[in-house]
Amino acid sequence: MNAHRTLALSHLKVDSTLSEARTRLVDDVSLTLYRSEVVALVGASGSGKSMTCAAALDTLPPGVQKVGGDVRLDDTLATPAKLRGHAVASIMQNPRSAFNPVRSLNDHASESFRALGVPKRLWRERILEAMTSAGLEQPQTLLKRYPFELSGGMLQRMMIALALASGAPFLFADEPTTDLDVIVQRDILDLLERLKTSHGLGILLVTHDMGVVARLADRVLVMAQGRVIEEGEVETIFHRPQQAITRDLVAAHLSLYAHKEAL
Ligand SMILES: Nc1ncnc2c1ncn2[C@@H]1O[C@H](COP(=O)(O)OP(=O)(O)OP(=O)(O)O)[C@@H](O)[C@H]1O
Repeated sequence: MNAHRTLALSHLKVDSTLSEARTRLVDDVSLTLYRSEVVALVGASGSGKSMTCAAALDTLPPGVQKVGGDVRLDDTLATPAKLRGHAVASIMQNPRSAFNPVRSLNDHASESFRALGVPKRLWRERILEAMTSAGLEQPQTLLKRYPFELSGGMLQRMMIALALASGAPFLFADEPTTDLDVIVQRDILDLLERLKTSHGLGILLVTHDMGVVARLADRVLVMAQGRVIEEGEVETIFHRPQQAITRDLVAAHLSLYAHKEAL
């Protein structure tokens, strides 16, 4: 794993260029992610969470453009090509859509190692070790399987294994448990928490689920209309929210889970 300690997104700005009147989708967003911590980016649907991550990695969709800001690793300016896969791995909401159904898991691992320029002699040991760390049993057998033969939870673990195998010290996790049933959700959140400590991963967790935030996050940034409107330690966000939007997010969570301790 490479040795970077911090990932800093500074003053990111993203515009939609679809109409003549440009619309700002991400407006001056800055955040610093340290190793061995989970920062949650929360906010309503459309508040700009995913666009912030995509702007950092230069994976914005067509019709959307980064118009300002930069990303640094330990204070050194980093290009998106240096970040993607090498320093920052990504996992997404729907693991099934991230895999090609007609290619084996081994093919997927080989392809990602090839893209990262990892010497071939290291591939097998690296992926087997990463799969074991991601809680996948009998990895040798599993590597021969095709994505359609695996459950959503196993595919999410495989996506996490590919992230670990890349050696990237930071992970962008965009709604990583949304499509999974509650038992599998809990297992994946437990796994991410373990990896934060065992692998020193710095995790940027994109979610609108305050239950996931309460379970996993150390710090929280709340976004609305493309801006960060509040940030703080997770306890502060839950117990002393300052902004009305943050209070609403916490209140909605409490109304669903009022019978339990919120945090
Ligand atoms: N391809 C696109 N072209 C133009 N605008 C887009 C495109 N995709 C998303 N947007 C707009 O960008 C804004 C931010 O979207 P983004 O996906 O970052 O929100 P989000 O906070 O991640 O929401 P969600 O929780 O629903 O994923 C929204 O107003 C959305 O409508």
